[in-house]
Formats: sequence, structure tokens, C-alpha cells
Amino acid sequence: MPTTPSPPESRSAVRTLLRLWPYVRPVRARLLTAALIAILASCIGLVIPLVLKWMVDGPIADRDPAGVWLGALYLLLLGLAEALLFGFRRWLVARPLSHVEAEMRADLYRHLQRLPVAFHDRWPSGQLLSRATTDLMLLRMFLAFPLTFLLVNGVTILVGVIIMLVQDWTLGLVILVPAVPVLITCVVFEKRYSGAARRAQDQVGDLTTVVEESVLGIRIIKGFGRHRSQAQAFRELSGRLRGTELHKARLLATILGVIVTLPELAIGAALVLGAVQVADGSLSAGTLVAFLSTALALRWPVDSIGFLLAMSQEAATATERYFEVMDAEPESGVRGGTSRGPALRGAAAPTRAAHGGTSQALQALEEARMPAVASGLRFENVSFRYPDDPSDSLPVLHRIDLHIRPGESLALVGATGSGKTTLTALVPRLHEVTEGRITLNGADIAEMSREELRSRVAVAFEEPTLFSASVGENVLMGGGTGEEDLGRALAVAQADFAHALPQGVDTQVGEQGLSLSGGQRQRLALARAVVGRPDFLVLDDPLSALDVHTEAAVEAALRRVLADTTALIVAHRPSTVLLADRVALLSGGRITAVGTHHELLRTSPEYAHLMSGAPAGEQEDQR
Ligand SMILES: Nc1ncnc2c1ncn2[C@@H]1O[C@H](COP(=O)(O)OP(=O)(O)OP(=O)(O)O)[C@@H](O)[C@H]1O
Repeated sequence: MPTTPSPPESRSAVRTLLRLWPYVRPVRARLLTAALIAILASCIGLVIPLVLKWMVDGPIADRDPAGVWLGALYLLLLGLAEALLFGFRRWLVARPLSHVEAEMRADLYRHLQRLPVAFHDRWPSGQLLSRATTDLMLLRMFLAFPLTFLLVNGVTILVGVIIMLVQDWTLGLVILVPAVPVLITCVVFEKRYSGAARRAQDQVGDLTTVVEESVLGIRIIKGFGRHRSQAQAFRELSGRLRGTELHKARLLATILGVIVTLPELAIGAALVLGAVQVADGSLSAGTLVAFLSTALALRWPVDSIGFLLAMSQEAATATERYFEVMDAEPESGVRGGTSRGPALRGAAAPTRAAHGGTSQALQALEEARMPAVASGLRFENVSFRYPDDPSDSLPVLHRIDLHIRPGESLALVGATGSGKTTLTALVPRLHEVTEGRITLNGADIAEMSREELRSRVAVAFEEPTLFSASVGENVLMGGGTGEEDLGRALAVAQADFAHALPQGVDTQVGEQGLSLSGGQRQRLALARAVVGRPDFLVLDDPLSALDVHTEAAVEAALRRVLADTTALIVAHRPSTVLLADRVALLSGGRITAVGTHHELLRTSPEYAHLMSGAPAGEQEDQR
């Protein structure tokens, strides 16, 4: 399973959360207004104890029922105002924050589409899914709640403490005693909780990956009776996640224990002291009631700090995980200036002549007569190493020189693992060459925009991928404009079965096209490759799942299409090779022979062996 890069060792939660500013900026006015409204509502809550004081020392002491009723009316109005203001705050933030979440998700999705294939090879899909769902939900909740309430509760506590100190400063100091241990606990908690939150969110990603793999691989799991071992793997991961969540709960329980108990003890102490002072006559009963009501009104703002800090830590972790993906470099666009490696032009391909025998020498001579700006598809001194391969390892492809003339189709043959798929992936720039360059009609593909490159080059892979869309939509993804192109492409790929589906070409194919057979999917993928009438066609063994009769029919139709298309076709079977005008043999990361099928059968024992259908065990891993 691919693994994600490990998270940074330490980070400041505030600095991490500040990265959300570009998304929050457009809604800052609403958030600020909502926070001010919440502060106002909270402060109204703090006026209630003062009304109580007035009632106890005034109308209640004077036994004045009208005054008591008036006080009750004030309390009711204050309570109503507080509730209405809190409701208004929620209304103010709900819509803009769901917009922020949607924007961030859209940006993440857009970025994922632009990240290179090498990134997707490295990152487990579950990690990306969990970032796009759970993490973004945590961020929305943070913006809606802890962000505002850390501020609101902070201001409320400050105002409340000032009111208490004004009522009676000695009792106020008693209430303030637990502040220091509570603050220390918060700092310690923040550090510990941040580690646990990161672990838990990463484990959610791992769990998502396992669920996704199990669902996509359900046929293999059932076919090999692996459901028990798969369930075991799932249980282990979910057990680990449960352990981390319990650890988080224990940390939260500890901080809540401290945050709730110490202030409660302080309130208890203040109550005893206050009662003694009232008995002494040095404090009015109303002041004590107001003091204690204020202290009790501050209970929720203080108690909630634990939750708010925990949610903020989770949001900081979610932000960190979100930006880990967003910070990954997208595919490079147009490479300006000179090419990366030395460009060999015309016949300047000494390695090929040395490796390829007479047929290549002939080709080199022939190319020497061609104009300097060679047309067709040309690999010039191309080397390639996968980004994660150690730099001292042998490159997968080494100094490849290959020229496919305009309108020519060239079959690429080689033992399994020799690098054929890798070579074909370089043409649409799914991977970037490490050295050298590839040209289309003389133009370096690295200097073309991706849109231009992909409008000129079409690809079909051995493993055909279809999307949850109609058959027609899947095919027309390759270009083409309508019914006519679609019908022609389906005919070339011998995919006329599409017309016989329940809703014809409008029939929806299930996820990954699994409702179709392997051969049907391959033919639709081939139709997708040819529908846009590309100048260049790259086919990675696209007929492997077809029976011989269908293959022959596809080949006959393809031959007509290929008449004016420059094509590179990975082939394993002689029947596919015969589609092509010439064949190149890839061995040990190099092109070791180029010629017609019959030439290579005569001159290359390795080629003859590969085409003979004999077990190719000894041909593998020649690099
Ligand atoms: N994403 C990747 N990261 C690192 N190495 C890779 C990656 N994909 C393929 N390789 C390695 O590159 C080499 C060439 O693989 P490639 O798929 O190009 O071979 P192939 O000739 O197409 O094989 P086959 O005929 O079996 O499809 C192999 O050794 C493979 O292990």
C-alpha cells in the first residue's frame, strides 16, 4: 500500500489555522458580525445577575410584588434577547460557511486533477478521500463554532471577572485562584492532543483506504475466499483507531476534570466566604446572589474551553492535512527555453546503430536524408527513472532513440516489465522524461500546453477505465463532437454491442464500467482513443481481452484508421504486431532492434523467442 509522507514534527496550531485566511476572507464581515452579536448576547447574559441583585436588595427586601414582577419581566426580556441574538448569529454563519467548505473541496478536487500521476502512485486514495470529506467537515465546524466561541467566551470570562471583582474584590480573587493551574493544563493538553488528533485523522484515512480497496476488489476477495483475512485487517485498523480515539477521550476527560473541578471548588469557597460576610453584615444578600449568579453564568464559557481547544486542534490537524495535498506541486505546464537533455537530431543516434544491427543502421541513413525538423513522433535520447526510485538505480528507460514517421504505426515489443507501459506514458506526459526529449512533428512535447498535447495524442491502456456515465459520454471523452463521430469510433473498435444495450449508447455503465465484460470495456476505451481522430495514437496492448475473431475485425478497422495516424502500439501477440508497419524491441531499458516483423524474426533471437509464445521466464527482468 502506498504511504503518505509523514507529517511535520511540530507546528503551531495558530499559524496552521491562519492558512485558512484566503478562504475565510470573503466571509470575514459576516463572521465578525456574528462574533460581535455572540459577544453582545453573552454580555446580556451577564446583566441577568445584576437584575437579580437589584431584585433581591430592592423589591424582595421591600416586599414589593409589583417590583418583583417588573424584575421578572426584565429577566424574561433579557433571556429572549440573548436567545434571539444567538439564533441570529447561527443564521448569519451557516450559509457562508457551507460555501467556504464547498470552495475548499472544489479547490482540492481541482488540484487533485492537476497533480502528476507520480503523486497519485504515492498517496493512498483513502487518505485523499478522508481529507476531502472528514477534514473539511471538521474545518467548517471549527469556523462555525470554536473560532467564534474561543473569542466570545474569552470576552465573556473577562467581563464576568471584572463584574465579580467590582461586586466584591476578595471573593473575585478567590474565584481567580484556579486560573493559573487551568492555564498550565490547557497548554499541556494542547500539545498532547495535537499528536493524538493527527494520529486519529491519519488512521481514518488508512481505514478509508482499506474499505475502498475491499469494495473495488470484492471479486478477488470473494474469489480467493479472503473475506476473513480482509475483515481481520479491517478490525486491526479500526481497533487502532478506537485506541487513539479513547486516548483522545482520556485527554479530554483529564482537562475537563481540571477545568470543571477547580472553578467549582473556587465557587464553593466563595459561597462559604460570601455567606459568612452576609452573616457579618459586611455584604448585602443581593450582592452575594449577583456574585454567585455571575460565577455560575461563567461556568459554561469556562467548561467549554476544553472542547473548544480540542476542536481547534482537530481543525489545525485538518488544515495541515488539507494543505499537504494543496502544497504538492501540480504537473509542470509548458517548459520554456531549452530541453532538458541533449537533443539528437536526424541520424545522430549512434547508440541505436550500435544496438540495432543493420535495420537500424538503414533507418539512421534514411533519417539522415530527412529535413532537420523531423515529423512524426520522435524519442530523442530519452531516459526515465520513476521519481521514487533511488537516484543510483538503473533507469527504467535508458537513452531511447526512436522515430515513428508520420502515418506510420510502430509496435513496441518487449518482455514483461521491460518498460513498454512506461515508455507509452511519456508521450501524453503522464510522467516527465528524466532526460532527453520527445517531439511531435518536430515540436517538443514539454513546450506544448497540456491541452494542445492531449488534443493531438490519444491513449488507450490495457486496463480500460470507464466512468459512471453513459457509454456515449465515456467514448466522447476522447474528443469528437456527436452521433456521427461516436458511431464511427464504435464501428472501428467493433463496439457495436453498445447499440444493443437497453438504452443504446445512452445506457449508463456502472462504477468503473464493471457492468460490462473486460473485452467490451477494452473496445469502448479503444473507441474513446480513436473518436477524436488524433494525429498520434498511443495504444498499450489494447486488444488483449478480445477473442481472435473480434481482434481480427478490430485490427482490420484500425488499419484503416491508422493509415493517416502516427501510432505507437504496445503488443504482445504476433496478431497485434502485424497491425504495425514496423516493430521496435525494448530490452534492458533500451531499444535493441527496429525493423519489420519478418526482419526481426530473422535477426533478433530475443524477438523471435518473444513471438514464439514459448515461456518467457528467462526474458524477464533483463534490466
Ligand atoms: N509507478 C511506478 N513506480 C516505480 N516503478 C514502477 C512504476 N510503474 C512501473 N514501475 C517499474 O518499471 C518497470 C517497467 O514497468 P512497465 O509497466 O513499464 O513494464 P511493461 O513492459 O509495460 O510490463 P508489462 O508487459 O508486464 O505490462 C518495472 O520494473 C516496474 O516495476
